[in-house]
Amino acid sequence: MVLAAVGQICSTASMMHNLAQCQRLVHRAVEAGAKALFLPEASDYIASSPAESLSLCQDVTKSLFVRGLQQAARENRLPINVGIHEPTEPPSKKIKNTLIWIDKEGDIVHRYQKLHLFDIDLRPDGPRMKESDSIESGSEVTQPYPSVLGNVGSLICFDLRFPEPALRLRRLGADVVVYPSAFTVPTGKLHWEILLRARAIETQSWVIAAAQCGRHNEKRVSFGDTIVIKPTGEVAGRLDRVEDLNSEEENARKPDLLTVDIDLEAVKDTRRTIPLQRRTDVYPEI
Ligand SMILES: O=C(O)CNC(=O)[C@H](CS)NC(=O)CCC(=O)C(=O)O
Repeated sequence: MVLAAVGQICSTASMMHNLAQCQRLVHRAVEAGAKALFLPEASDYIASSPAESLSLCQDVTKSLFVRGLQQAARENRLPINVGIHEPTEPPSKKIKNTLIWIDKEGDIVHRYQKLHLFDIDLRPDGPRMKESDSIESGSEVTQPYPSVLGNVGSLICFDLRFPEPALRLRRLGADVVVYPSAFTVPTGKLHWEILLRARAIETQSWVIAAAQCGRHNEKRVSFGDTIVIKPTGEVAGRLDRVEDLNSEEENARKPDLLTVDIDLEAVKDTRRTIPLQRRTDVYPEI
């Protein structure tokens, strides 16, 4: 059993504010005895326009947010999984939505670039968003990497709606699938828990979903409900939904931390008790 810490924050356009929230969570994770910390999508910043997002985006060697977290990881010997933005190579009008793994030495040793972009129109009851206006999508499912918690497979937020990459990660050896997110409130109510539990049940893996929660700016609010799901599909732990907060709390943007014991025996037991023998003679293997 290894204790994982999962952070819930409310990022704004101030990278220093966001770094301070994440540093507080690093210290709480260390105090709790956690061996890794998982932070949401876009922890570095959430901007109010594509132009602002582009203007805030920096290479990891220059980003004070990323460098601050690398230092926190090194000083506390705590690996950190965190969603950020990075420039394209060569730099362009678009940026990348990525997930990095900072090891306990403070080095970035893995990186995943979000595959599916969130282009939706929920008006009049919800937002319209066109992530593809400002984000370049990735082009590969990355190999799960070994960690203190087992093999970690990386996906981000809207990727959650697609079973294929999760199944692919399972076949590539994942024990844990992560979905750092910034879900909208209406789609969070409808789909968040159900999709996360479905992905855990289908892959018979742990699912760790660190979520943004609260009001980021005048245009955007995120759903919250950071969750960890067991390979059986049961909820192992969760944090507040934005609708559970009063508006003062929503605006106070207090970071919160969930800790859960990750047990790789649960992966083995689930896969042994309910073996999923695929009929790849009938449909293609993913
Ligand atoms: O904008 C940033 O900087 C960070 N990126 C996000 O917040 C992304 C794209 S707008 N959000 C989602 O994918 C929400 C998915 C969702 O809510 C659903 O699938 O229902």
